[in-house]
Amino acid sequence: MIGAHSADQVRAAERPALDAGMGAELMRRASYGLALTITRELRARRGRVYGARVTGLIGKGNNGGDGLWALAFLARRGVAVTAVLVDTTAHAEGLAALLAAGGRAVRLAPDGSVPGGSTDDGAARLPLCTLTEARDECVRADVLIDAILGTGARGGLRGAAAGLVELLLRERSEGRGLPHVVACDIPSGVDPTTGEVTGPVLPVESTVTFAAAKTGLFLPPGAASAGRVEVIPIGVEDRLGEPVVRRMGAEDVSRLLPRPAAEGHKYTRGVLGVVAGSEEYPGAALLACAGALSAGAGMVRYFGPPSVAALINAALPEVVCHTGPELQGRVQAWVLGSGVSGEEQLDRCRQALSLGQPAVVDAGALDLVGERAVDRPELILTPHAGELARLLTRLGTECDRAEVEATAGASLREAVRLTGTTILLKGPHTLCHEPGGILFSQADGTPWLATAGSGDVLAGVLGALLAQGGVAPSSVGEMGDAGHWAATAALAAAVHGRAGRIASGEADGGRGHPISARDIAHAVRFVWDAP
Ligand SMILES: NC(=O)C1=CN([C@@H]2O[C@H](COP(=O)(O)OP(=O)(O)OC[C@H]3O[C@@H](n4cnc5c(N)ncnc54)[C@H](O)[C@@H]3O)[C@@H](O)[C@H]2O)[C@@H](O)CC1
Ligand SMILES: Nc1ncnc2c1ncn2[C@@H]1O[C@H](COP(=O)(O)OP(=O)(O)O)[C@@H](O)[C@H]1O
Ligand SMILES: [K+]
Repeated sequence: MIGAHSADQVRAAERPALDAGMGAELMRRASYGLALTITRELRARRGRVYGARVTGLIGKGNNGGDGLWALAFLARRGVAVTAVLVDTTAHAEGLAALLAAGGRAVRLAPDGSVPGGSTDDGAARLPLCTLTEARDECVRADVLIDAILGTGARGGLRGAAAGLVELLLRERSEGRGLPHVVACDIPSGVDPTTGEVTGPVLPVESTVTFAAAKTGLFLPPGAASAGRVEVIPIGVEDRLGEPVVRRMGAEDVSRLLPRPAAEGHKYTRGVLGVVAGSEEYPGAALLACAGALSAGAGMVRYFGPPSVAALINAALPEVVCHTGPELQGRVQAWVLGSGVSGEEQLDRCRQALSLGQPAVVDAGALDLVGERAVDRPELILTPHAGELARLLTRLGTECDRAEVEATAGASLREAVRLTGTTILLKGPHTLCHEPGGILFSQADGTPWLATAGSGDVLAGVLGALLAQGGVAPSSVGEMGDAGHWAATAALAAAVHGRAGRIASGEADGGRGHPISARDIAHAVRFVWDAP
């Protein structure tokens, strides 16, 4: 389980060490860790470190200080390093260390356009460079370090720094490659706590972060720019407290997945009721049932119109279908709403909701929830960003899909507060949160999962996990304030994402190929014995 902490939590953990005069030592540990990671990257790319070229984009605070010290370490290993100072001042000791190690430093002209000239910077007279000169310096490097803004950032990049990042983004979008980019602590322009993005951000291949992963590295939209996240301990970790965002890793998934007891039978394994599909969208019902069977439900009961039941029985004879208007038979959990349209199916959803059992509330059934705050964390809503925007608007917080995507963590928390339910917010990063709990962020999937019907499979998987009892309470206890429902939702997202990677061939190290929702449903079962 990876935990992430807010910028305030990390600052509070560092405070006693800073008060004890250990600031320089913390920075040495952080920057040495950053330099080591870059050394490994250079060795992997070029076979050796000596003679490589590394450029750092350096801001005026301690984040820039980390970047300067890392460049100084690299210079001593024979790397040709250049610091591009993007602000009017720079971390004095870091700059002195860089120059003493034989590194170069240039300063980006404040308006980005003054050619030639130099600027007085204490001991050093630094050459001024234009935006295009700075861009060329970046493009020439084997590795580029983003050390402009860290946990002290307020808002996004501005002025010449923003101009330079925009130029680099243009290089990338026009197909001229950029070097491998490594972020120091956090990609500049991403809010370290909320993951919200202001202004231009240079997406990085990896982020080397200090003391703890910052929550902004796990929350969209910023998380999409962070690449692989590596945490460098700097000796303050004991004081961090409980993480506020968590992510399940491969070991957690393998440990938390329900497995049948030796003496189990189909009813003890969990029966799932599915009210999904309609004459208009029959396939959604089939996909939800297929996902549920593949995720180990002891039995699936389907409730819906005869035409959909016939389709299901032709493809999945294991499913027990009921076509009457009243629900019947016992179940442990429900999937409600995927592909539902029309009063008849909505009425079945209402009946199921009134039973007080755990339920996945998807697509069409989302409109039945949240007219007033209920205290029902066992209802797990599974909207994508557009559906969450509609739900929030209906509850009085007017917003659109783009706003939800720009403020995913905050929008999710607000919707959980307003509805009193658990919510799984779908997207490239899937976020799960229940009232009073922490937030889970899963990123196990592949963009190949963005295919019609993929969400119906996820609903079936989550329903099957709920019917099997979800994440065991003892395991939830190990996760601090995690919460049973959000943990179970996160497990479902992890299973679904992994199934996508298995189905697309990426889990076997392949480049990946197109998949359809049926392929995902079929692959779900193989997550149980994946390494
Ligand atoms: N405090 C510590 O003990 C440690 C700090 N470390 C590093 O220090 C960083 C935090 O350092 P700082 O607190 O100096 O903060 P930053 O280096 O993130 O701060 C940026 C500086 O720029 C200014 N600034 C903020 N937002 C800006 C914007 N949008 N545009 C332009 N300027 C802006 C701020 O006034 C601040 O002076 C961490 O991210 C980490 O990299 C590490 O060295 C580990 C130890
Ligand atoms: N770019 C992406 N990378 C990884 N997973 C994605 C991506 N886009 C969507 N997904 C996942 O695919 C599923 C899509 O579900 P949904 O939006 O309900 O689509 P549909 O209604 O077509 O089934 C969700 O589980 C979501 O998290
Ligand atoms: K940075």
